[in-house]
Order: sequence, then C-alpha cells, then structure tokens
Amino acid sequence: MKINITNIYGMSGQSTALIAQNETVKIAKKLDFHELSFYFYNIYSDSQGELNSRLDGVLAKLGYGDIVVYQSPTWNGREYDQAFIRKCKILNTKIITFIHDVPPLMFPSNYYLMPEYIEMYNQSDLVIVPSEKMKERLIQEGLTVQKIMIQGMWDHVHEYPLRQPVFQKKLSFAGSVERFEHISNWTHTTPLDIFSESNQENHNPSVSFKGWKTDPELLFALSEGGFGLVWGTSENPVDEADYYRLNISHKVSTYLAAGIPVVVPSYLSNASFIKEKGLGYVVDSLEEASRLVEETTAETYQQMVENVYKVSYALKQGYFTKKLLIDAVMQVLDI
Ligand SMILES: O=c1ccn([C@@H]2O[C@H](COP(=O)(O)OP(=O)(O)O)[C@@H](O)[C@H]2O)c(=O)[nH]1
Repeated sequence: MKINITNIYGMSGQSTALIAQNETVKIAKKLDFHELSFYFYNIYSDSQGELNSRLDGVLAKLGYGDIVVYQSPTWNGREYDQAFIRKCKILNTKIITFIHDVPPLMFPSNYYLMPEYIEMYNQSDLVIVPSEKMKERLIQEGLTVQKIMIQGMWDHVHEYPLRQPVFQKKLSFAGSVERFEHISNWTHTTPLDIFSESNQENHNPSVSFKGWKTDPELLFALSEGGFGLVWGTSENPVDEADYYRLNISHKVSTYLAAGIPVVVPSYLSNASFIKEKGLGYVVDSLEEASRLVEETTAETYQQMVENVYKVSYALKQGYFTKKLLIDAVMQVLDI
C-alpha cells in the first residue's frame, strides 16, 4: 500500500492556490508520499475518451487499496474532479479530501454547485477542512463524512537566512491590491508597505508600494521588522464576505515564518491561536490596528518576536502539515 497526494501545475506562479498545493506536496514528500500530478488546462477541449486517458496517465502509479490525499479542488472544474474520484473508487482507494477551497462558497454565482461538491466530499473516508467554522458550514450543507479534521494553519517552508526583526511602528501587507482593493486607500497613522503587483500611481503618503516579490525576497523584506497585516476584502468587518471567515489565511503564515508579529481581524478563523500564543494583535478595525501598533513599546514587541520565533520554527519545518497528514493517515487506517 502507498500513500499518494495530488498536486497541480500550470497556473501562474503568483497563484496562492498553486503555492499552497505545491507546498503541501513538498512537505508530504518528506513523509514519502507519492505525487499524482494534474496539469491545469481547459478540460472542455478534451473528449470523454481523451479525459479518461489523461486521468489514466495521472493514476498510472496508483495501486489497488492505496490511500490518496486529494487536494481539493484541482481547479480543472468539477467534472474533472468527479472523474478522478470515480477512478480512485474503482481502485478501492481510501480517499482523504484535503479541502483548500470550496468553489460554491467562494463566489455566490457558483453556489448552485454545492450539492455536487458535497457529493464529492461525501465519497471520502476523511475530510480535512480549514476551520471549525467551515466544518459547521459544510455539515449544514449536507456533509456526512464521520472523520473530519481541522487544518487550522498553513505552513510556510523555507531555509532562507533572514534578519532579526527590529522594533518599528510599521505594517506590511503581502497580497494583491486587485483583490484587497481597499488596502491602497490606507489613511491611518502607521506607515503601510504593500507587497503586490500594481500599475496604480501612488499618491498616498501613508503607503509604500514594494511590488510583487519572490518568496525569498518577500521573507527577507518582512524580517526587517514591524508587523504583518491580515485583512479581508472589505475594509469594514461587517461587510466582509463569509468566505474569509471560513478559510485560513496564507499571509498569516508568511509573516510568522518571516519572524514578525501579526495584526489580524477578530473574524479570522485562527484569531484565537494568535491571541493565545501572543503572536500579535487581534483587532476589530484598521483604525485599531494602527493605534495598537503606535502604542506598542520596544519591550512588548520583543516579547512578541520571541513568541513568534517558536511558531516560526514549526512553520518553516512544515510541522503543521506533517502532523495533519500523519494524523489523517492514521485515522483512515483506524490506528
Ligand atoms: O510580493 C508578494 C506578495 C505576496 N506573496 C504571497 O502571496 C500570499 C498571500 O496570498 P493571499 O493574499 O491570497 O493570502 P490570504 O488571503 O490567504 O491571506 C503570501 O502569503 C505570499 O506567499 C508573494 O509571494 N509575494
């Protein structure tokens, strides 16, 4: 019996979906998982026969009774994922569905697809969901799988030599200004560095655009000091779409892996972890975010950096994912 894990290729290197799946596989390989690779393409250009042959190629190494960790979705459309699951079932594999994103919840226009996604999830022996809130939501939608695990945190694996963060009253935001549009209009006291692709001309003196950085560049720049800001797609939390509350944020892990404390909205699904471990501030508005950073003393900052250091080690080594994957496999094996 082998343990396999799916992966995706062919998307833009700036796609967080691709980064998250690739990173999970990098960690899983350290645990001797075998990779099943999907290419991102327009599946509607395939006939049924072509799609079938393509999947047979992907599954060539899959053995009867193996375990498959299916990183969901493949982003090739539900028909592709459904065909993949059917093939896994023919080989009597045990399926661990690792839900990264739930397309019917991401965009209201896709909500009608929910029954089909729930049906796919229900074929699993175990489901990994990002948060407790997502678990509750999917159960409401009809999820019946008995074994459900909560992911809670992304890892951010790296071995870059970074700096020792220095106390600065500064915030950094690493995320697309197209998606988090309001962030460029930041008007609060604390200066904000934005790491994003952007063609906007910047006339805002409180904001400094740093451009899109590669992973080592980004982590090095963040490690200089200050705080990492996490915020949803709406400036006002009451307007925030449900999805950001159900998911877990990648940038939280990026900041922590760079060694800096974070400022996160109270609706973030893992806000309580940030609070309990003293990794930064949990706030209800951007005004509060700026105010708390302004009020921070050098001693408080140093204490936070020390707290972050321990979590940072775990994230850099991929411990959250390793633990999750090992626990998931043990559970489907009833050990
Ligand atoms: O200059 C940049 C800015 C962002 N990122 C990556 O993009 C992620 C943020 O993606 P997203 O905004 O989708 O994260 P989330 O909304 O989940 O926090 C970060 O964690 C980084 O890994 C990067 O590599 N370079």
